Amino acid sequence: MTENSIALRAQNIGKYFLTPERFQVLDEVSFEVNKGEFVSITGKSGCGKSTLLYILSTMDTDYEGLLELNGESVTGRKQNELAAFRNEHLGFVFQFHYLLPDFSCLKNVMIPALRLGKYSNKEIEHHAYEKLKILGMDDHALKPASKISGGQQQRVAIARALINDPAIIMGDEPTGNLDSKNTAIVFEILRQLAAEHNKTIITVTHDNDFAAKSDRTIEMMDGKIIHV
Ligand SMILES: Nc1ncnc2c1ncn2[C@@H]1O[C@H](COP(=O)(O)OP(=O)(O)OP(=O)(O)O)[C@@H](O)[C@H]1O
Repeated sequence: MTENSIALRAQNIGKYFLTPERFQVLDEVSFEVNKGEFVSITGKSGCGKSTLLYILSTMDTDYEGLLELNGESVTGRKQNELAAFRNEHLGFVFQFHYLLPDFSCLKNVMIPALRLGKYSNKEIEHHAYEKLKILGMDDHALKPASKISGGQQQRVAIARALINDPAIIMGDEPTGNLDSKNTAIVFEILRQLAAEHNKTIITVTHDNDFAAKSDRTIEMMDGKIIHV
């Protein structure tokens, strides 16, 4: 593995809560993810998956160890730097889509780019259409997000995650709220983003079939990695 083929490197990540006694949630978690790889993080409820994803996504900065994303160390950076880093390098897909229901699908996809302020509105609109096209949702671009199905809403949420062209997409139970048909559709979209667009996909999932079909499963137990 060459240095510049690595999308994520976690080194001895540790996290504890004081409840009030010290409760170690993550213990010496180390692993790497290659660029263009589609990885699922699995493990029983309470093993620390969400806590880990929160750290990997740079939202939680209170941890031990070192984290590199896209070849850059992000550990110890200031909140405003991390917010800029996330906007540029990371996309997020959650179990619940968090689309603004009264806004059109197109507008929902545009919002993270409008916040970034790098391109004109016209350019952003064009990019947003392109992303909706990748997700097969361009025909629904002008509909309010509340007027499409749950599976379609999740596809729009993925388009939104793609708008700033992030290298890494992180998903917290991205199919957790979907039926099996839509789960298969969303899985295939994520697989294609990795295989054909060289995006790195890192998802937390309870769905063993979903995990088994991804490129690699990272299995956790009691805050430790037991299989990479
Ligand atoms: N803010 C907190 N304070 C104290 N304990 C916490 C806090 N957040 C999480 N925990 C504990 O840390 C452990 C890991 O939680 P986490 O949510 O990461 O697990 P998980 O594997 O994602 O679970 P699930 O699959 O149910 O979402 C659990 O025992 C949880 O109760």
